[in-house]
Amino acid sequence: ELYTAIVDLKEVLQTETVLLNALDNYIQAEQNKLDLLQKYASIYKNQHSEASEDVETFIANPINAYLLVKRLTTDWQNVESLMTMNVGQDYLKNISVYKEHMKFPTDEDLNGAAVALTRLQDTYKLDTSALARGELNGVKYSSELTAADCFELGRQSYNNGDYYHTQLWMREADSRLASETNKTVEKSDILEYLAFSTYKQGNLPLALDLTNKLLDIFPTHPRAYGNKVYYEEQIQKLNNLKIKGDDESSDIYVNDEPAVPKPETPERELYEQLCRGEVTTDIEILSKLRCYYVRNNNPYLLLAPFKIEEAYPEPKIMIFHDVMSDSEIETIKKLAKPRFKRATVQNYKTGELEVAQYRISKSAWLKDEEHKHVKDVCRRVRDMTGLTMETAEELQVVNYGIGGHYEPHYDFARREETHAFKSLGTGNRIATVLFYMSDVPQGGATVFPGIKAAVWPKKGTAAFWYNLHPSGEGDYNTRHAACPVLAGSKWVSNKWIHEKGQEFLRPCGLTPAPFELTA
Ligand SMILES: O=C(O)CCC(=O)C(=O)O
Ligand SMILES: [Fe+2]
Repeated sequence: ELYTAIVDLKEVLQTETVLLNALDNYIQAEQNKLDLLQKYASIYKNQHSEASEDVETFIANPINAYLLVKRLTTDWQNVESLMTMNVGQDYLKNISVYKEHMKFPTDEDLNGAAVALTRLQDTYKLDTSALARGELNGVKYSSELTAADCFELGRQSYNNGDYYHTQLWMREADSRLASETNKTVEKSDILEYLAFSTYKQGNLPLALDLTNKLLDIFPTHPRAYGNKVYYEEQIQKLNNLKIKGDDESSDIYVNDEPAVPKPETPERELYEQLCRGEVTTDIEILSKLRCYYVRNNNPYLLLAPFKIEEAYPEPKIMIFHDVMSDSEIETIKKLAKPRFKRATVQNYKTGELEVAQYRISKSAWLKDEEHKHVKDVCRRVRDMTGLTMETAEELQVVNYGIGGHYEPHYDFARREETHAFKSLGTGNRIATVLFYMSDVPQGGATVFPGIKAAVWPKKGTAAFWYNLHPSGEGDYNTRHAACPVLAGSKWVSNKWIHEKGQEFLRPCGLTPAPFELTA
């Protein structure tokens, strides 16, 4: 699962460096072999043409006769053994050793990376052609995709039963193919996938049309004719559908757009709009928010008070600026990297931890004792919140990979989730402190669909909110999500603060929390 974190992908790049080196060495060895053969060939040719000039005289000479026989016996054996020498074998052996010891992506990674791309495409409404040109929201980041690259994305979507994206990418593959001088994929392959996914999307006439086009360019195609007959029968059955006109000029884009996938829930819609920055907090609410300094009667904060920005009033979401230094961030990343595991979620019913498509990232947990910096961060959270850290969870460090995200969720356990945090014996997650340890060039916001709030990552800042009402009830407006990362690598770490021990620190009822008293 290398695609789930950017740090792992860095290692994959190193793997590639090694492989490319091995490939270079192999090519060199193969080249040397061919050079040697070339040399033999030219020597033999010289001798041969000399002989051919005057065959009689040449053969009559016993030395020449001997040399001729020698050329075709021992010399030729050398040539043959050189020809049969498998130069690649040793290199292949080396490569398989590298594969064992180095990070090497699997087919699952390829699929995960492809799914991530289609997720980005949907969430950020990215244009397929722009994406194929290597552009993300108008910014060109990478090289262009070939027709074969697009085809592969379509094929991955197809294997996942995602016929909507199959269509989008196969169409893109086809349009790219048209302008390629060195064709990277067969048009018939594109047409076959396109036709079948179109059929799966419920557009029989277009599926038939595409299959006919396929038969035009490949009349003996092993499956096309059978499919054609099948589509025709189905159309006959539906009876009321008519085969689309034979618009020759339109190539395979016969007017119809791919049927858009299932309707989104209102929350999903709002979540994506917030991620895209299309929706922001209501202006009346925004106008009441403040920025201020907090010293909290804490002598340490006299010199460097907390710089606080309110992001939402109720539930109060606060942003603390400059609360994690670059060197703390470096330490935390370094400690976490070797321990990264695919982030898990708690199964609603069983309480078991498991991986899920809706949470894609890698994470690790750090204990205070491991490094002064971890402890310092924990103390700072105490100073920021006025809450005790005695019952807080360890520091969780997270890195999001390509399209990495965490769909809308609560950090607290709902009443029915009886398993959650039971073993900890510290009560529910009363509050969350989320540190942003990197800037994110595009995407990656933390959004709260219920209240239309968004916090954009900024290195060194932290977001804070209470997950529970003072009564201990969960605050359902704290439902939040990590938007997919569109460009860059997103690092966060968070401290989940628990209920136990906070009884006198966060007074119940309407009394404000300690940091607000001294604001
Ligand atoms: O990464 C983010 O922006 C939010 C992460 C989050 O909500 C979580 O880990 O519970
Ligand atoms: Fe969360």
